[in-house]
Amino acid sequence: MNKAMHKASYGAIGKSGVVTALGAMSGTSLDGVDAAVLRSDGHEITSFGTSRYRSYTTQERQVIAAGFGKWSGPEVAAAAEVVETAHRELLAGFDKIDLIGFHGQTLAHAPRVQGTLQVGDGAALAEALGRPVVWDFRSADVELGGEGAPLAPFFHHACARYVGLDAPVAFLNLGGVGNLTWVDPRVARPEQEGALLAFDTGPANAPLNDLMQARRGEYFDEGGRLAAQGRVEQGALELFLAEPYFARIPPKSLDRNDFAEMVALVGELSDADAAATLTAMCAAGVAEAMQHCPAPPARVLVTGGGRLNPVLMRMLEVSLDCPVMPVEEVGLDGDMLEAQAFAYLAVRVARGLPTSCPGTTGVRAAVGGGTVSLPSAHGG
Ligand SMILES: Nc1ncnc2c1ncn2[C@@H]1O[C@H](COP(=O)(O)OP(=O)(O)OP(=O)(O)O)[C@@H](O)[C@H]1O
Ligand SMILES: CC(=O)N[C@H]1[C@@H]2OC[C@@H](O2)[C@@H](O)[C@@H]1O[C@H](C)C(=O)O
Repeated sequence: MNKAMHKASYGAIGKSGVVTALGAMSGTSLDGVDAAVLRSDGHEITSFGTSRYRSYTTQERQVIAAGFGKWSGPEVAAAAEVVETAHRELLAGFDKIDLIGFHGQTLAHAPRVQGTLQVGDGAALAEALGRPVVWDFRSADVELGGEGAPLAPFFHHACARYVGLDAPVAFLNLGGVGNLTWVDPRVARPEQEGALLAFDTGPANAPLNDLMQARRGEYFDEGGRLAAQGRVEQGALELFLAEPYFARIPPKSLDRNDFAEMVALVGELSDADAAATLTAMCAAGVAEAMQHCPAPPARVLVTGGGRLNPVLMRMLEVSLDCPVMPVEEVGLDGDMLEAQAFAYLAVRVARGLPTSCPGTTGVRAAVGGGTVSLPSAHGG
């Protein structure tokens, strides 16, 4: 915190007023890197800017995936290099940026055991791009007893206020892992009690992607086409829901591969039935999650790639007691919300504002995670 605060006193970013931030996220489903611009003073969102996406090549994906679950060693170093290169290429295409929020790629996440590891060196990126970079967003939260994830909730709170919502809603991100943020936008500050409850719901697309890769050599079940042809195997679904994770009181978080054995639960099923069952598991995890909400949300706003799967969306509509819709319904961009989140969080870190609190990660007290690295040309 001190380090971040001290270094953030550099230039425009340390003062009050609105700054232009560029956020970048490489998510657990390993499709690629999202980058998006946002203008904010660290409290309110002023406006959203341009965004870009850079897909990972098959080979890059393999190198990063080889680092999953590892904390150090040559696979981790190789993954870090791929992540850094991809970000350097993508982020160099933006100009007029005051600071960059760089999440990096999570390789391993076990907050109560070894910690959490996001690879990609933000200091090297600051040097290469000549801009201040905020990075390592999760460590401080974990050190203070938090889960270190999810971190998007403070941004979801700002989004709810930006689009003018006046009743509790839930943001549901369906990437590789699912995460839910219950927000009461009537509470002014995200760290205030009653503003937020957030946690990971369970696996989202990761097991389905793994199945598609293993059985069909495809990256994902586009449009839910395979799942649409299958039947949900109730026995496997029940075994899945018996996992102790679902009964645990939130906040709580997951590593990408915490539910990797789910693919074995559907091992005997046809491709279509297996896809349908894994899709249903994602929806069932969300339905369990809804029971932890402090009050029923007026609606569930879905973000992340899962919102593009009509079979999954239909299952959610059937199993949840409130309307379910993509975040586009309220004017937000479901492809870029996570990248925008790290732009917003970067401004907060630079301004010494908290980025997580007991309701979002279980951290002992509200904390601002993240390190600010300045390019040496700017004097440090
Ligand atoms: N058209 C589509 N039809 C079905 N599924 C899709 C579609 N587009 C994307 N997906 C799914 O969404 C995934 C990508 O989602 P997203 O980009 O939100 O993940 P992520 O940001 O990497 O993950 P996380 O939020 O867990 O870090 C893909 O891997 C795929 O499973
Ligand atoms: C440790 C980690 O990288 N967690 C990711 C992952 O992907 C989705 C879910 O699990 C969420 O907890 C988090 O990402 C989002 C951006 C977050 O921190 O809000």
